[in-house]
Amino acid sequence: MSMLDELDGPAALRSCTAAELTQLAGEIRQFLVESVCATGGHLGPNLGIVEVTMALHRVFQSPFTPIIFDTGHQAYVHKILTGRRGGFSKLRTAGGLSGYPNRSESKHDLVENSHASTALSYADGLSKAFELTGSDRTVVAVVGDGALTGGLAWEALNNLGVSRRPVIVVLNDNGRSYSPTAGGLPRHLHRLHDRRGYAAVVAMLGVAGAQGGPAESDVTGSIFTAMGFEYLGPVPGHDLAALERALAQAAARRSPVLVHCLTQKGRGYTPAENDDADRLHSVGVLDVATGRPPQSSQTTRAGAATWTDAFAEAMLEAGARYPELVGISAAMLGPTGLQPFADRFPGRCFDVGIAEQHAITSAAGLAMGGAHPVVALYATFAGRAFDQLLLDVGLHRLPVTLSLDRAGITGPDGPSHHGIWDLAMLGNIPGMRVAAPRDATSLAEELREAVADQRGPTALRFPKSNLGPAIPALGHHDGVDILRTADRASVLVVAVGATAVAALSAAEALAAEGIECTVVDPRWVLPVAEPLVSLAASYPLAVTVEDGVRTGGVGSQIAQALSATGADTTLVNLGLPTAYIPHGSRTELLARYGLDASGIANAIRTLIDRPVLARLHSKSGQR
Ligand SMILES: Cc1ncc(C[n+]2csc(CCOP(=O)(O)OP(=O)(O)O)c2C)c(N)n1
Ligand SMILES: CC(=O)[C@@H](O)[C@H](O)COP(=O)(O)O
Ligand SMILES: [Mg+2]
Repeated sequence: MSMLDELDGPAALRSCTAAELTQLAGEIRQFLVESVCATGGHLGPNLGIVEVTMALHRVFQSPFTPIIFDTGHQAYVHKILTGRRGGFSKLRTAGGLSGYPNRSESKHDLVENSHASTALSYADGLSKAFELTGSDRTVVAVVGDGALTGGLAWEALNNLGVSRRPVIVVLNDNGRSYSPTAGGLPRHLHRLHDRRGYAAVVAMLGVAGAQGGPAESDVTGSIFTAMGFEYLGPVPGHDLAALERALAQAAARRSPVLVHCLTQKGRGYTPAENDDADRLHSVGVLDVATGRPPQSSQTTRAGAATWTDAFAEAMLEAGARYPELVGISAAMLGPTGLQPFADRFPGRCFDVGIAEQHAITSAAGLAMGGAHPVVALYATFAGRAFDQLLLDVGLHRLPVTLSLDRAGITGPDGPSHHGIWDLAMLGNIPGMRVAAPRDATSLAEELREAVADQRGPTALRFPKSNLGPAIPALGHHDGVDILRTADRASVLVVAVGATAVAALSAAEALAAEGIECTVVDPRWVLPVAEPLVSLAASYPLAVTVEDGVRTGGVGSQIAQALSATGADTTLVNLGLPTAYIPHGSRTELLARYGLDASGIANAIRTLIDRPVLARLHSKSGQR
């Protein structure tokens, strides 16, 4: 009989026998492998936290005792145990189960933000609220060793350590973010479980645990102890009984406790355990037998390079050309495409941990010392370092280049992963210049131009997708690339970056209906250049297309500049609303917000039919 089928919620866990729990853990792992290989998602992290999550739900009664997952990518087991197994067939699809905790899905879920290093701050605040309202509820926060390299986590530890509040920090230490966790923290953590030999600790825990004795408490002064926590561990993170003993011991303390669990990322699935890159951290559809993309997709994907591949290639070229160029990553050398640069130019690439703020200000220091740093982030994570970009880099006009991958709608990771605020954010940093490449060639060109620019900060932004076709320019207009034009064009379409593909396709469709458009790529999209504004002023209708929020984006900056010219151009900005956009596929979300070819064509068709524009349109026909 399947334990999973019998499980109707976390309470049922508490009446399982040890043998049933072992069977359940195995069934959960099998379900995770089969389901996540079918849909894509975070496989390695969840395979590694099966027993920890089971122990948490056996020892604590969620949601009375809230369990907060840092980053939330490792909450699939939590979702399975809280009645959502049935939703996994639609994991991360529009209207389907979120890949992160989601308050509308379950009373057991609290934090939906997938940005790392926040859980301990939530726990600090929540435990204060409980104290203020006189309820002595415990708060549990689960944080990974990678997330613990984020500065925000240490701000919370600094506050929690001196509190007497019942907060339990469960450190899920698998030694990795994607790759092995960088910095001094893993060295300290390793020392904690190496101080007497891990086997000896397990033996002692096992013996002590068998008689129900206390788990190993700190005898060597961990940093956590020094900050006011009781340190329990290291606890073998796949030994359910040992975990439950440690958690029960922590619960009894009624004060801040850190339980240090040692786990294996990807545990129980050989392709994950053997994946040197990142233990199958975040995967697409896989063949269960091999742990690799299915043969069919491999052939269709053969040669289907991504924007990340193009950036990786461009970095290698720029690295060879500019010896002062260095790379910086926040624990994502692989996902951001910096790994080949790190391999080719050892000593010129730095993984700073999940620490975007430090990455940017450290880059400022590097630039002050004569280097030209390229900080490669996902666009969504750059928001965490806005102050550092504005006042550590921008204020000093330092030559730091930001490479923002996953800019715009990303898709399955949902609202806290769409990289849609970068243009509005960067557009308000004085001296910051932003390029939005339209294809691999322009990415390489614009990266070279950025690295050669010593006047101040620069940024490139590009989407999470396969590369589109190469789009050669038909001509140039003072730094603006002309991609399409026609004698009687009455509409100017300003395509920001990768939207050029959809904009050109829309223009072709409209031309067949007699509506002629000129399509241009500004290349360096912010600050808005005067030649682009004067070009727009010469058309009755100008339409900007950007995969980012409209407010404060490129289109709104063009509108602002255009209004100052007094031109009677009607400017329409196609972009995204200032909203938290749910998860779904990038293709369907772009279509939903009218940023695909038919959406752009429909918008222009509707505008042209407006009486005032129809008059202008016919007038410009005589242009
Ligand atoms: C601020 C921020 N930067 C980067 C990421 C991307 N990211 C997601 S999970 C992850 C690694 C997390 O490592 P860890 O906390 O140890 O959890 P594990 O996957 O090992 O369970 C990273 C870097 C993020 N979610 N948030
Ligand atoms: C949880 C997290 O932030 C990353 O694992 C992210 O989900 C990866 O995104 P990509 O799959 O786009 O690389
Ligand atoms: Mg980890």
